[in-house]
Amino acid sequence: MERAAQSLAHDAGQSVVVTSDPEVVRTADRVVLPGVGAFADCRAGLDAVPGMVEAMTEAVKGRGRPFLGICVGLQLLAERGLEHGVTEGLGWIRGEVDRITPNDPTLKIPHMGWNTLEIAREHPLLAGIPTGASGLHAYFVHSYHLKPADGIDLLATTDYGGTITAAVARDNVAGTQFHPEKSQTLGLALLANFLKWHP
Ligand SMILES: NC(=O)CC[C@H](N)C(=O)O
Repeated sequence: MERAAQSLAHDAGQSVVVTSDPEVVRTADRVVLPGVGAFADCRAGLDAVPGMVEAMTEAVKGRGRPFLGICVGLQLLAERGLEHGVTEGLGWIRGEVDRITPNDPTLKIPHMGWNTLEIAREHPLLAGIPTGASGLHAYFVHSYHLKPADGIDLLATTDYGGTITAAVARDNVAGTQFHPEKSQTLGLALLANFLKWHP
C-alpha cells in the first residue's frame, strides 16, 4: 500500500495520504484502493473500519471522484468474489471474481510475472501506453480475476492460457489486476494518467 502511494507521490508531485480514516476518504479528490491477499479478508478489512465503505461510496458515487482499485482493490469492485467461498463485493462493476483456469496445464497458478496488455477498449488510463506483443509489460501476481458481465467494462486483457482481465473501468471507477506500483514504466504512466483523468 505504501509503495502504491509512494509511486503516486513520486510521479505526480501531488499530496498522497495513506489513511484508514473514512472522513479523509469521503472528502478526497481521488481514491486508490490497493489490495493483496484473499478477497474475503480484504472485504473484511474494509468492513472492519466503521463507515469506510459508506465513505468510499460517498466519494465515488456521490461526488463522482475518480477511483482506482489495484489487484484485490479491483476485484472488490465486482458483485461477488469466489475465492474461498462467496463474498459480496462493492458491486460497482457487474460480474464476479473467479479462478483463472489456463488451458495449458504447464502454466502455474498463481499467475506471477510480466505480461503485455491487449487493449479491449481505448481509455484515458491507457493513453500513450504501448500495448500489444511489442508493448510494455505489467506485473501480475494473482489466481483470480474479475469477469465483467458487461463487456464494455473491460479495458485491457492479457494472455495466460486464455484471456485474463487486466484492467476494467466504468464511469469514474477503474481498476488494474496488475500492480502499477511494480510495473515500472507502464505502471508510472498509468498512475500519471489516473491523476490526469477527469471522468
Ligand atoms: N496478489 C494477491 O494478493 C492475490 C490476490 C487474489 N487473492 C488472487 O489470487 O487473485
